Amino acid sequence: MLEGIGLKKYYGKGESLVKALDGVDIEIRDGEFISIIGTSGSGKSTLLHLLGGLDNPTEGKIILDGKDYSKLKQDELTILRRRHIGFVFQSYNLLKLMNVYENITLPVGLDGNTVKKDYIDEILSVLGISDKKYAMPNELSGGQQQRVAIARALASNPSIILADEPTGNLDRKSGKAVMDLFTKVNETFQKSIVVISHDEEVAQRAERILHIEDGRFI
Ligand SMILES: Nc1ncnc2c1ncn2[C@@H]1O[C@H](COP(=O)(O)OP(=O)(O)OP(=O)(O)O)[C@@H](O)[C@H]1O
Repeated sequence: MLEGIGLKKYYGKGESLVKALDGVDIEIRDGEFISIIGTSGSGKSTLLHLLGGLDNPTEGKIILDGKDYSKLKQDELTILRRRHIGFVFQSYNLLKLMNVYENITLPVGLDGNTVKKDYIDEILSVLGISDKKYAMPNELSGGQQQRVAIARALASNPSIILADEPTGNLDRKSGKAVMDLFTKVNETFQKSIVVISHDEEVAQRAERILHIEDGRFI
């Protein structure tokens, strides 16, 4: 469903040239749960940003459900991204002045779609935060805020979730709980999931583990 072919991403020139990605091929199948593991600076975030259409490759192409990103206009890519990809980042990026329900449903509303209340309630229940529906972000623990961020990523019913170090700011127990939820989301909603991590224990939770080093899979 999501494919990256011959991906390269170079920054700078001459002496300061950085080959953040240097020829990566990746194929993510429908409903697959993948982790990408590598040390700091190995190119993990760069790869995730390219796959999510947040940045352009220097070379290579990315195809989501048959659509080649490089053939799309900027607004078409924005719409594709909003409807088909859910992002989860290390920092939860919740809006402080909105409650949990508003945070989760805001992107759906921005896209001009009506919120499917039953689906949102199901997500909240699967993620174990039904009782926090009207809480404000500052009333939640880090782990709970990350669950809200996962719920928000699921709200538009995307086909794939891309998560960049989603457990990076959490203690071990909350990190494990968040990974349990990704497993549950993968099984319950049949979403493809890509989780980036530098932590072997986190990465082990996926069905398939890809190791990246110096911008290449090893
Ligand atoms: N905008 C940029 N300009 C120049 N170099 C960059 C830029 N973004 C990333 N890089 C470089 O590209 C390489 C890969 O960075 P990337 O952020 O993808 O690594 P990472 O594996 O996600 O690291 P971390 O685990 O520390 O987040 C690094 O050497 C980084 O310094």
